[in-house]
Amino acid sequence: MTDKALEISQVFKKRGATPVLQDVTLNVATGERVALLGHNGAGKSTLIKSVLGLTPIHGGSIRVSDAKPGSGKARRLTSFLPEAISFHPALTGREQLTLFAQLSGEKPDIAALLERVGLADALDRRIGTYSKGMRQRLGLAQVLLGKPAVALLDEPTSGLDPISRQDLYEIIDELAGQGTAVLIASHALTEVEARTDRIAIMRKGRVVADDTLAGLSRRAGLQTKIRIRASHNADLIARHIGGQRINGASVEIACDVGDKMAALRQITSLGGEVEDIEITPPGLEDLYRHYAQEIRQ
Ligand SMILES: Nc1ncnc2c1ncn2[C@@H]1O[C@H](COP(=O)(O)OP(=O)(O)OP(=O)(O)O)[C@@H](O)[C@H]1O
Repeated sequence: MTDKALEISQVFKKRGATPVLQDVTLNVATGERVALLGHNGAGKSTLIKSVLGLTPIHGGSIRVSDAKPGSGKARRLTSFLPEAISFHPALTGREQLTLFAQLSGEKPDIAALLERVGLADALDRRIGTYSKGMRQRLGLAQVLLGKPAVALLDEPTSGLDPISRQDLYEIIDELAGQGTAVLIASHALTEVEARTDRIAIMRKGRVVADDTLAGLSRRAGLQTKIRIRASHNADLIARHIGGQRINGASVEIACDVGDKMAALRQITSLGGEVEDIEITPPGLEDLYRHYAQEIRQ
């Protein structure tokens, strides 16, 4: 046994003569939340479909808790939330989940499950009357139902309001907390930046980065921005520290991670001339731009 609930090793796949996945290696450990990022057409959905056993791969291997994708065991251990989830509109939420439970052989407390995803009031309403966010919550209830080893979520928050997004990530955290390995394909960078443990970035069918946010930052060597607000005279600060005047009262400098403390010492040596400082390390948007453009093929 391994604690890697999902193991993707050197996967190769082509469509016709065109490679769409090349040398893709990506592991997700038990209880880990990994974001899968990439431009349109980078191969995220193809990778997810390969893990689900819905499309064949032409090299490498994929294992879901040591089981082959598409096998009975892998199907039992995997849950999937597609981006545009649809259910039978004539069924109620309770009926739909009961049906899923029967199919999977589980006997969960359906009402408790629907309450957990915030659908207690809509339990006996037809799904045809649900909003997109409510359907997405029902989809998440279906993911929770099987206590999966691996959950694959494709753009889980697309079209959701900010509160629903937050609720959804709380449920994802709970899923991971109970030991599910969660892979989230997303374009919502600021969300996944705060809510995942590791970030994998795909570009043209390859994984071009796979690390924690801190690891990606270190390797990218992107600069930290320091904005200094002057008490009286921004020109004086610019003369001493260098950098760029950004408005009447502030100066901004950019420095490498290793030079940050020296820069801060220099700034504090100006004493009362400095009213405030604001430090902004590179965010996921900067890192994504860096890695998604770094390797040109
Ligand atoms: N059914 C298909 N037939 C032929 N080519 C396909 C098919 N599905 C995807 N592709 C191609 O495979 C490549 C990867 O597509 P994929 O849908 O996996 O990307 P993605 O990263 O999920 O993109 P998006 O963010 O737009 O959903 C693209 O070049 C796409 O054109």
